[in-house]
Amino acid sequence: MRDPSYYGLKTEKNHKRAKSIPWPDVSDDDKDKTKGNGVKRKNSIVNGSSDQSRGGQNGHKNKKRRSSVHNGDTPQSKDSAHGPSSSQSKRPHVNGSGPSTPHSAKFKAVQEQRAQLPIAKGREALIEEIRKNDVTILLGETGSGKTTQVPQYILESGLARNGMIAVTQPRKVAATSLAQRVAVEQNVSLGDLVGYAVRFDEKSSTETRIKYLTDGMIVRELMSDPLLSHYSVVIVDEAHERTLRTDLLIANLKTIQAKRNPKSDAKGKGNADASNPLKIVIMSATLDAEKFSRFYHNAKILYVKGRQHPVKIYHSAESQLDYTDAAMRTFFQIHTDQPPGDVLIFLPGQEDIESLQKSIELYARQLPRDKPEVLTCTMFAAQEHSQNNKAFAPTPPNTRKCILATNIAETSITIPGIKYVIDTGKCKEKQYLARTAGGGFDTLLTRDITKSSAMQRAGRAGREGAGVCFRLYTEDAFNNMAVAGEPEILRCSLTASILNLKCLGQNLEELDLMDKPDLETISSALKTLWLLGAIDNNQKLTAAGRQMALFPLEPQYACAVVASKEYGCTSEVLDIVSILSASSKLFVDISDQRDAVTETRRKFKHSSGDHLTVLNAVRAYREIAAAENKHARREWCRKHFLNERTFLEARDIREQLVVTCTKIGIDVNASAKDNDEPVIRSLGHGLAGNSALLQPDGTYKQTMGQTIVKVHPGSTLADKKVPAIIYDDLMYTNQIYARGVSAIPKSFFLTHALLNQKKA
Ligand SMILES: Nc1ncnc2c1ncn2[C@@H]1O[C@H](COP(=O)(O)OP(=O)(O)OP(=O)(O)O)[C@@H](O)[C@H]1O
Repeated sequence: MRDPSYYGLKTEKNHKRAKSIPWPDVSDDDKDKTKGNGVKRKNSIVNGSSDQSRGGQNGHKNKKRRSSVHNGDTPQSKDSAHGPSSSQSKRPHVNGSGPSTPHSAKFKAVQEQRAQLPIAKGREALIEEIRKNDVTILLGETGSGKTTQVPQYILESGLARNGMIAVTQPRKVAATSLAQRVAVEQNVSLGDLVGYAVRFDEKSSTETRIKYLTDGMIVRELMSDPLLSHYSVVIVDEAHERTLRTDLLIANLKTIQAKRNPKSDAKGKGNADASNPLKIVIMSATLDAEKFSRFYHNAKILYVKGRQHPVKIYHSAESQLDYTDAAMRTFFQIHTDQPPGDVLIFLPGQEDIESLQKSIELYARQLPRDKPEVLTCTMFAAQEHSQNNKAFAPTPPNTRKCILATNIAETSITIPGIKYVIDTGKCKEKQYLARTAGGGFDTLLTRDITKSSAMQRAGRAGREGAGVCFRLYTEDAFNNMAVAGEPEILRCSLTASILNLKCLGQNLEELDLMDKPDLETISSALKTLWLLGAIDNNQKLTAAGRQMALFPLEPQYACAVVASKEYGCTSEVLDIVSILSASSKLFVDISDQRDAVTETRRKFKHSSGDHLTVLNAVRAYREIAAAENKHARREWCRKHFLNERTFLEARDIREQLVVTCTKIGIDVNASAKDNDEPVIRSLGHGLAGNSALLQPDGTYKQTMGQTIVKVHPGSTLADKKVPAIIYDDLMYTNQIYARGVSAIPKSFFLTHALLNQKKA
């Protein structure tokens, strides 16, 4: 490679230093213990916390709890005698992506790879600790094998005799790709022994013993199974991310365990007498382990040292003002000078991703013919699942893949082929603007990442071989980063969570949480729920609120569906809500064809605003879909700047909503035909908190706050003034913009208030 300083990048002084990310390391006497036992420290499992390892203030106190656990080189099969071996429940399945023959080269290679993971040598010791303790905190470097191996070790050890093993993930893409990988390792078809569950998508069966699921899904499962009795072991992975749902899960697991393991002592020692005891494993690469340990009655902390492959890290010599430009230069630097290997670029959001993708594709076309092709892929939350999954497809020959991703690719996942990571050091984070804006809303803000994120991002290289990470920020900037981010529970709207908790008979204020949200955020969520008619004047859940919680939707949209029963327009409301709940936008914006886009969109435009414009597009697509073949349908969508994937995803979502509606007696075929007002009124019940009234000066002021909002220029109502509006959300840039806007009769607010009084 050419001297990196040529591109403004500084090489770390030496390899050792390049790896000197501040991992919690073993303390001196732990090192001695491991040495004394002739065990390579790199691969040992040693219990100790980060504080101990750094000789922190708690070092002395912690030493008391330390009992070193060494890696054993015992054959992996030994444990399987304890319980139902995975092979018992393995059925041979033959399909394209299913298992290979047990003695195939592919299967052998996968098993060899498993055996070489750092965690493999500590398997026996790890299982023994999990057997002894009700709660185990497991810290391990990225790539040590925690997420894929620990569930399999537990399964094969028989520790999960009475139920399934849940492995929770903050993100959909991680849950599904991990399940796929572990199914390959177990040589089973996905959905049998190994399955997954994410919102609007599940692959599991009565055979499933290891289930990867998002933290949101398991929190929903609490509603039908408050003791999570289907699970023997719950593994909370990437706990350091402290998502709102992970925090709610962690709190609930504590109370569930107290009920299911009644005689378990305060130190969390296992209770062999309980009929269906629960084991909890909290895992992360970068975790404030002591905090989790304290929360779970000083639970044991174990540490897996070592990663399979080294990652060399470069920091830029000076800070990069334009991170997308710096990312592009670095990408072509790699492409020109470096050996084969795919590249993963971390960017804050969709806009940066799309603009950089265009630039990279443009420049790649100008490269000399003898250079490998460049293939770009994108990964971001608002993009449809199957599109995100394209990043996992094998790279064609003589091609370098460049994946542009947000932090959805940051943790847990292994993207085959990735050797290089470019980290811009930026991310988008949800922030609840409770005080700033008066009304209170979630918004996404671009900010610097934390050290944990930087380490996770670097960890995406070096999964299959040695990797390289280029940080587009200085080493000083890295050193000054916060260690971890603020828990989501302290910075997000709590409306959906409080509703779900109410269904469990819980009040957020009374929950034993690791960090408590402030009262202002709680009261804002309660106010919204009251407005939706989900709780009464005494903050008790109403019958309508219970129904709303059954839908895997934002409470606002769930409320609109429930309200549509009264107005006899459920069919239309389901059409709209399904589109709004899909992961990608329906209307595609192509900046260099703006005039054509505006012109074409006019065909669907509805005078009342964006919601009925969506409905018009759905109706038009349905007609085309009924009359034309797949190809013609796709072409029609392309011509009309509509995202067909959104239609297809919305169709699946709608099917699920239909099931819930039917369960609670809502007629899904009830239609208002061409009368639009009932549809708007139904939506109005959900979005009453997201409403604003026209002021004499032509601006709109929130009905529930003091904030002045502008109609987003992309809205069909951008150039029209109406007395009152409802909107899907607010976007905060230099102004506060309302998006997804519809006109609503002012008189509606009176009806809404009266209806709410009736419910209360
Ligand atoms: N889908 C996959 N394809 C190929 N190899 C994989 C895949 N998933 C995992 N691996 C291999 O297994 C190793 C361990 O992955 P695993 O996710 O268990 O690590 P981890 O310790 O949980 O790391 P992280 O915290 O980064 O998720 C990877 O480094 C990679 O070598």
